[in-house]
Amino acid sequence: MEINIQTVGMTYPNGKQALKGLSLDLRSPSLVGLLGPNGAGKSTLMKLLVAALLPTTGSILVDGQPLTRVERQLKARLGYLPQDFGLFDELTVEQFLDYMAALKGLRGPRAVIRQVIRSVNLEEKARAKIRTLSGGQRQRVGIAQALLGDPELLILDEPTVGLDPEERIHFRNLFSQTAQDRLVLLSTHIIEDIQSVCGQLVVINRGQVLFSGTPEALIQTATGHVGIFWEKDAAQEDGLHITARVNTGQGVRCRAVADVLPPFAQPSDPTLEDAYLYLISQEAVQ
Ligand SMILES: Nc1ncnc2c1ncn2[C@@H]1O[C@H](COP(=O)(O)OP(=O)(O)OP(=O)(O)O)[C@@H](O)[C@H]1O
Repeated sequence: MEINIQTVGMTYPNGKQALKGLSLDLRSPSLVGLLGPNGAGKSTLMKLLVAALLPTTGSILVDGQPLTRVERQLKARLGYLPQDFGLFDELTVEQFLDYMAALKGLRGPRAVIRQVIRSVNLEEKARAKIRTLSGGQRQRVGIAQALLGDPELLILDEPTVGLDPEERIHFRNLFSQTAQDRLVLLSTHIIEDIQSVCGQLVVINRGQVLFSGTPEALIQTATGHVGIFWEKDAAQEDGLHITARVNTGQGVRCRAVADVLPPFAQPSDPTLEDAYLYLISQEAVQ
């Protein structure tokens, strides 16, 4: 599957311009991580991709066809976890998934439902009412419904919200496996969620793509722009974006990104988080 997003703009009825001429190409198989600050336009982009919203300008092509023309066929090939999804509190996990499977028109739903319940580690809660689940368990039900029917395209808006570290690792691996032969796009604020598993990273801010490429390529962009120093050295921190402060026995050790490192900073190899923060900080000064 190939998706071409061509100079897409999205302005909400209240006049808010959430996306501004955004272009991006996505191709399976791939696990694509979508990063960006709050309000960058990530959820809006995902809603456009699942045709829950129509762009105000530009177009989206799926395998060369306009999305508007292939919307119905696409829905059958799609799994979507929105950021806020309503669950039916009085249904059990199985009943809810049964309902979602019917909406998707899936055949042999029993086996399919059992399989997704297993893949999200909810076997023990299969017969529990949704209202009795914890936040993380509810999130897993959301992921389960997105996985129903083995979709070719999976769009997951902050799938790891509310999950504990062990579960986050479980899902990271599950998404990575799923993406071996399909297209998975996931948004997150958690860098570790994408660092080790995403082949492609897309950073958006203020409705535009700031970066698209491999995590390694993003890290490269911050080479020479990351330094560490003692807090007392940084008499004035103008132009420095502090990414960490660590209290040590000898004082406060700071890590920062900057366009031009001050002489008192000792250069350090960038991490993905440094590179992301450097990219966003450059945007902020423009
Ligand atoms: N239904 C709406 N009506 C008006 N403005 C909206 C609507 N939905 C989103 N926005 C605005 O569009 C911009 C982009 O929002 P969006 O939810 O796409 O960002 P996001 O990157 O997903 O943010 P977050 O990381 O906080 O979830 C924000 O300024 C937001 O306030």
